[in-house]
Amino acid sequence: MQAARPDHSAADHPKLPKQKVGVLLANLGTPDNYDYWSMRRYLGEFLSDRRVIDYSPWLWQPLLQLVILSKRPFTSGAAYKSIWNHEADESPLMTITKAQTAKISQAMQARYGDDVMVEFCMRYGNPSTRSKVAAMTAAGCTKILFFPLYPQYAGATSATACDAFFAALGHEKWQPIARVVEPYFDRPGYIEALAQSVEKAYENLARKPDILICSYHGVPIRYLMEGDPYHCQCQKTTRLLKERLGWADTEIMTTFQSKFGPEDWLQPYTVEEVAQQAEAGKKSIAICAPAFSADCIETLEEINEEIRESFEHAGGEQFTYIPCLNDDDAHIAALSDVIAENLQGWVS
Ligand SMILES: C=CC1=C(C)c2cc3[nH]c(cc4nc(cc5[nH]c(cc1n2)c(C)c5CCC(=O)O)C(CCC(=O)O)=C4C)c(C)c3C=C
Ligand SMILES: [Fe+2]
Ligand SMILES: [Fe+2]
Repeated sequence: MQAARPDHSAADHPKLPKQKVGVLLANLGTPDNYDYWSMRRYLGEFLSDRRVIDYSPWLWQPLLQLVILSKRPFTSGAAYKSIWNHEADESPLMTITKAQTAKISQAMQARYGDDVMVEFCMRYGNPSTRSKVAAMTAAGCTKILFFPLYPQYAGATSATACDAFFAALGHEKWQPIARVVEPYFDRPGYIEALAQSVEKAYENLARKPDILICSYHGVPIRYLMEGDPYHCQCQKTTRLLKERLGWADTEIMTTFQSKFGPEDWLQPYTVEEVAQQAEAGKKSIAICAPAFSADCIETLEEINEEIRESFEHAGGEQFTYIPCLNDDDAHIAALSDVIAENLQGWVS
């Protein structure tokens, strides 16, 4: 007698969810907590990324594991503690990224109904890029639009986020078709949102600042010399903002912050420049941080505490920190437009 042939088209066929398009927002990552081990895990993963620190691992890893990770988790942990969202028990970057995701998800629901799902992932820490790609694939996403939430491209941010995304795709049996959103620093909607945030902050000030400092996260100068376009995209962001505001060259400038390690980084350094401005008589300044799509340790602690202190110590009188675009409506609208443009041909 012949054995019954398995019929894969019927009862024993795996159940497949309805096919969808996924939008995966990606940010840098943040520690789960500010205690020593949480900080060490996060910084260890971050600073072992060769897109971030490109020294030979033979030299770098002993220095990182034995020296840097024995001290920095304490100092960084204290800085995170000072800005922590105790109510939600998470860092501000996490809270804001969740709020952005919820609002973008609503905007996509309004445009496309249930055909599009929106999630976020982090390059370091949780939720990992791999876990989110796996979850979206399991939920039926056969196409994924990956969106690194950095207006300007840098190898140390956008590229490493994409590396993690492509590696995650490599684990999927039914690999989703992928698209990646390009840097959006020159998009009119982003520049408009930035300009509106400056105008709104200025409206509330009794005294107009003498200068607006656009402070970008730095990278080593060597990375620029080796071909990373980040510096040029930062300079162009400031120029486009200046043109939109209709300001003179003397009313706005570009600086770089967050220097790490012994090499020279992009200059001028924000922390030094604000002191020089105060000494030169510019006693009222405003600072915005156009490289960050969400407020984080680098803006809330470094700019609004350390850099403010440098300015005031040098005789500065009025220091105005203009928050990142976060989940502002104009920002969400700009990001949603970029997403919609990149979804063309996938959904309608
Ligand atoms: C906005 C773009 C960013 C670039 C470019 C970037 C390059 C870069 N960063 C480091 C080292 C550190 N960065 C740290 C924090 C941090 N960096 C960014 C963004 C960029 N980094 C963000 C959004 C954050 C904040 C994350 C948060 O949880 O709030 C830190 C950790 C902070 C600390 O412990 O002091 C380090 C270290 C390098 C070396 C680099 C380029 C080579
Ligand atoms: Fe950084
Ligand atoms: Fe440049």
